[in-house]
Amino acid sequence: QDMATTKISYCVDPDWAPYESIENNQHIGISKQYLTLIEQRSSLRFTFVPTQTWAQTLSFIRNGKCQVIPLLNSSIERKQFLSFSDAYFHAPNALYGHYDQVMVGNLSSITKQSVAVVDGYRMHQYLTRKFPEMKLITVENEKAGLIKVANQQVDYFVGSFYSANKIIQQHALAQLRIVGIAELEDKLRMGVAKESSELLPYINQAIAQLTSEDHNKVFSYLKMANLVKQTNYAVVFKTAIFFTLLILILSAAYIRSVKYSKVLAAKNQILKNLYQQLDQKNQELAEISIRDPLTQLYNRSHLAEIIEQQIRLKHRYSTTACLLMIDIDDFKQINDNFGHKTGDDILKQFAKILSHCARDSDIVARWGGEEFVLLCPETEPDEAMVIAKRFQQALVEAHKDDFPVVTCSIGIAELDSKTTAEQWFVSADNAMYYAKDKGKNTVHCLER
Ligand SMILES: Nc1nc2c(ncn2[C@@H]2O[C@H](COP(=O)(O)OP(=O)(O)OP(=O)(O)O)[C@@H](O)[C@H]2O)c(=O)[nH]1
Repeated sequence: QDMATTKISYCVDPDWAPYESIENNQHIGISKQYLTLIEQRSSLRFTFVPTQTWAQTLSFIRNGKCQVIPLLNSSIERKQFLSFSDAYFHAPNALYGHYDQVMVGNLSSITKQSVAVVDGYRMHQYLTRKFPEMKLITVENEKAGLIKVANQQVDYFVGSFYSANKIIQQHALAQLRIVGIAELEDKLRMGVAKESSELLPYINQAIAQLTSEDHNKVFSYLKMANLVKQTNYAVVFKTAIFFTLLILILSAAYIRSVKYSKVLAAKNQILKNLYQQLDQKNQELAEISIRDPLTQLYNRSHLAEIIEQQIRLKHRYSTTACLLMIDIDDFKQINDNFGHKTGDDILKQFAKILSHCARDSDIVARWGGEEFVLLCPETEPDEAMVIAKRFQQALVEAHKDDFPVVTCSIGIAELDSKTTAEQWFVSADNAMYYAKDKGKNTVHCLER
């Protein structure tokens, strides 16, 4: 036989972790580690044939669907259809009991108590033979036996140390502990189907090639395998669902809050705009309340306030000021000749010219009807006279087709330290009437 092309098909126990098991259709465990090492050391090449159960594995090897089982105990019964290689992995068997049980040490110490053992395992045959008095309870597999002990349905379970430990770890059977060592040790070997027994020398040769370093590698894998917790898919699934739901709820809340804050921002903007409009309207209102609607000059009430202010200033700083009372001459006639509408336009024009002639610091107001007032702060009567004359001149110059000759009479009163607002106004009004009396289109300054 050409060793370079020796292909060997094999089946394993699908549920015997950590010795061997099948996960996602892949063979894993101690036997997998050894097969890999053997392939490195020899020209044997192993092809895995998956099975569903241990019984199926046994039937496959009997029917020639696979040639080798890589890791199992030899027994008289098995020797009927398998040839066994040299043992290459030794594993102790242990006695497991409930935490409440006393330590028993070894199998011989058990007298009355019940012992669970996996049906058909070599240990079962061994116990039946060696301890015929023992109260044996056969179980389907190691897990079933350990659970029976955990539930205190049997006193002990005896089974393979590594696999039992793995089950205890996987199923968190914290109430169990090792209470003794079973003297029968697992000497695990490869089982070769009788029909392929010609392979046996090559397999033994390959096993002999394994170094102590190789065995150590497998032991370190065993430690790793024990450390790595079996994934509990039910927990993972529940956790995933929980976090997915949590994320969905948080996202929904976030989206809602974003939407809500957008709506809020929009509403705030509307409110801000309304406030701005309101503020503007209030300003307009405030402006309207102090303005004459026709000429847009200050109205009578605002002028009264300013006159009061001017008097307070006079009392405090002894400032000078002049009040000019201006009355359009014969305005009735203008109204009669050109109509009330034109009369209004002339009043507007008149106000414009007066504002033009006034200085920035002067206050121009419409007293009512065709009467206007010019308040000139920091102004001596002779300066006020110049302003009045300049205005009369401007009126003449403003004469055009749409603006008839308009004249006015102006009375000037200087602010006296003792005068009240009313007296000051009356003085200016008197001066204006004096100017009218003098024949209109004149200026009269009241002598103090
Ligand atoms: N178009 C217009 N006319 C007004 C307004 N207010 C008052 N008048 C008119 O102005 C005229 C003022 O007439 P009077 O008080 O007799 O005085 P006058 O005709 O100017 O005569 P003198 O004051 O003596 O020069 C009245 O006919 C009022 O109806 C206004 O807002 N618009």
